[in-house]
Amino acid sequence: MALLPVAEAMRRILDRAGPRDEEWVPLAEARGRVLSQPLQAGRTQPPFDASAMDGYAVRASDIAEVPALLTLVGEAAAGQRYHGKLGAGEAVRIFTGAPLPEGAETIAIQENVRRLDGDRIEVIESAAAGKHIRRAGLDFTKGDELLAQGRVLDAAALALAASGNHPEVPVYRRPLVAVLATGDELVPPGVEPGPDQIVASNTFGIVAILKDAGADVVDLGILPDDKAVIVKNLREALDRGVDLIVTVGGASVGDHDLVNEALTEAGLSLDFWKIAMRPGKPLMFGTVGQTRCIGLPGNPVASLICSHVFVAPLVARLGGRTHEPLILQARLAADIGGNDQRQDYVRASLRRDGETLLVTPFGTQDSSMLKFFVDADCLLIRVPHAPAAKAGDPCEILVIRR
Ligand SMILES: Nc1nc2c(c(=O)[nH]1)N[C@H]1C(S)=C(S)[C@@H](COP(=O)(O)OP(=O)(O)OC[C@H]3O[C@@H](n4cnc5c(N)ncnc54)[C@H](O)[C@@H]3O)O[C@H]1N2
Ligand code: MOO
Repeated sequence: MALLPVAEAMRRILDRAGPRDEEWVPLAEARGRVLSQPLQAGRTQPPFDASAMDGYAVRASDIAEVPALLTLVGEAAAGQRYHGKLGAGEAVRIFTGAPLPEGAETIAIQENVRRLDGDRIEVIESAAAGKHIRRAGLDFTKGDELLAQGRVLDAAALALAASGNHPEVPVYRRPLVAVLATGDELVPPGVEPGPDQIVASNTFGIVAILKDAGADVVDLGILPDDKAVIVKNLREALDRGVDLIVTVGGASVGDHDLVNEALTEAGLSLDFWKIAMRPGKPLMFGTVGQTRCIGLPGNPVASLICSHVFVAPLVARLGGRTHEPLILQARLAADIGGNDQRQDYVRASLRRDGETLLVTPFGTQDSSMLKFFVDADCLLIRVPHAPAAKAGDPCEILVIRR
């Protein structure tokens, strides 16, 4: 039977995936969230003409010829303006951020001024009108769009939102994702496995990928290979209204691989099962109402690669992000054989040689081996039936580690 191509699987998984709800969150808790509406400036910044330097506010004509002797009449600091009006031959001591006194036209920076006795100063270098002055609204004016809908609130965006006087911001609700592992052989880390058991590892990596993509995660733990138990947990997740259920393991065709049947019994309609991908062939995808379900293969590396390739972009979309996987053009650092009908994601290391990215595929690609995977910077993408390629040939990579 022909397996579903990776691109078609991706298209179906991402079909109509978008954010569902918005909520208002305090700015202090908004890091990494995605704006659900454009944000307008609630004020003008700076709200007044302000000095950009420490020095003396003066009339430009008074210091056109230097040295110029002026009389100090007062002081303006950030937060405390000078209330008088500056007259001819007068100067106001001024500090960075202070409102420009009425009548002042330029700033003589303090490095260019000598303090004389009493209230006299001598300006030794002239400054044109407007020099060292930040005009009102230089940064933005009340009502300006500061941040676009869909903007991820990073450091700069958070600071700008604050400056625009927004104590709270409207953001998309984070997608809620339930994760469950299946397998009688699994025990959690810290528990001594029985003679035929192993320690479950996959969900720790998958949860990290989910959170990096912006999800809130409910970890339902390890379930036995018992269809009724799996169905019960799937139903509970559906009742919670989760946006996505990620199952791990039990996706293949063995007698103990029950996830497919369990999903159907829990009411999900299966969109596809098995794709032309290595690792990741037994990938499953289904939906019920607004909830999607991705059934990941149990082999540790397969589960993580499928999470990078499919789950992360889906979660990003559900959270209102435009997730663009980092796919780059590179060159092979070693020869590689021809490919079969499955699109291959080959674990590889990456190094830079001048302008060129050089990719070295690992010799071992068994999808159970996490220790090698830790060293993978990227996945070399080999399309189905790709011919053998030589060192130096161009290739395409998905970067998974920076
Ligand atoms: N006759 C066939 N057999 C298999 C096929 C196939 O097409 N025909 N596909 C193979 C491929 S490819 C994969 S990948 C695996 C995936 O199988 P399952 O999704 O059913 O995974 P399990 O059998 O549950 O587990 C596989 C392997 O991974 C270990 N595992 C499972 N969960 C975890 C976990 N949470 N943490 C750590 N390790 C886990 C499990 O113990 C097994 O060793 O099927 C092939 N078979
Ligand atoms: O998904 Mo499997 O990893 O090809 O072994």
